[in-house]
Parts: sequence; structure tokens; C-alpha cells
Amino acid sequence: MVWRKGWCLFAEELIQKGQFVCEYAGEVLTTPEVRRRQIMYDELALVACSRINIDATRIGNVARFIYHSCDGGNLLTKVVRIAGALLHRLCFFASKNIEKDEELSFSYGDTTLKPNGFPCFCGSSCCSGTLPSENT
Ligand SMILES: C[S@@+](CC[C@H](N)C(=O)[O-])C[C@H]1O[C@@H](n2cnc3c(N)ncnc32)[C@H](O)[C@@H]1O
Repeated sequence: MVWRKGWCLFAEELIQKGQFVCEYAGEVLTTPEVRRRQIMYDELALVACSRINIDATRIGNVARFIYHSCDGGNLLTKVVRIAGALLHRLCFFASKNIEKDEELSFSYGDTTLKPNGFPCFCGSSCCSGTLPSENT
């Protein structure tokens, strides 16, 4: 991956094409804190952590409402870094043309690797019937 002005070229190209949708905002956590919260969320039946440890349960933005789709949906995620910033950011980009009022969705992970046991209602033709776990 090539970096320029803090952004990878791929992300910069997508931004120039107007494909940036939003950032996945939340608390940036250490791995031990992720594990601690995951146990708590499992007990409360909440699923809210992603692999780069951004927890949108308490603090987040519109991205926390985006659902999983087994066919990958219409968004892709990219980890990007802004010049001078210490932390990487997780951003959503459009992976195809999105019509007005079309629901945004992306793949939470590969359900064949580790399904979490909760039913998936994405409705895509390749739906596995189960949501992926945080560990996929
Ligand atoms: C989109 S967030 C939910 C945000 C939460 N309602 C809030 O207020 O912050 C992730 C959750 O949505 C549900 N979800 C996402 N995609 C789903 C799908 N395809 N089928 C069923 N439930 C889904 C799951 O419960 C998952 O843990």
C-alpha cells in the first residue's frame, strides 16, 4: 500500500471519486479492555466490537447502525491514517452505486469461519443464515 499525505492512495482515490460515506466512530480500546467488554457484552447479549477495537456502544456515530450483509452489501471498509494523527481510522466507502433510500450494509466478516449463532436477516441470495462473530 502506498501512503501519501497520511492517506493511502486507495482511500484518497475513493475520496476524490466521492465514494467516502462515513467513519466508524467509537472508543479506541486496548485488547485487554476489548476482552473485558466482550465478556460483559456477551452476558448482556450485545455485539458491538470490531477487529480494530473501536467500540461504538457508548460513543459512536451513524455508522453504528449499519447492518451486515452476507453478499458484502454496498460498502467496503478501509483503515486509513490522517497526517499527523497517531491512530488509524476505520472508514466506509461505497463499493458500488448507491441509490437514494437504499439501505447501507457491509460484511461484518466471514460467517463460514466463525458464526456467532445469531440469525442473519440480510436477505441476500448467499445469506448463510447466521451473523459472523467478532473473531472472524
Ligand atoms: C447495526 S449494530 C446495532 C446498533 C444498535 N442497535 C445501537 O443502537 O447501537 C449491530 C447489530 O445489528 C444486528 N444486525 C446487524 N446486521 C444484521 C443482520 N443482517 N441480520 C440480523 N441482525 C443484524 C445485530 O444484532 C448486530 O449485533
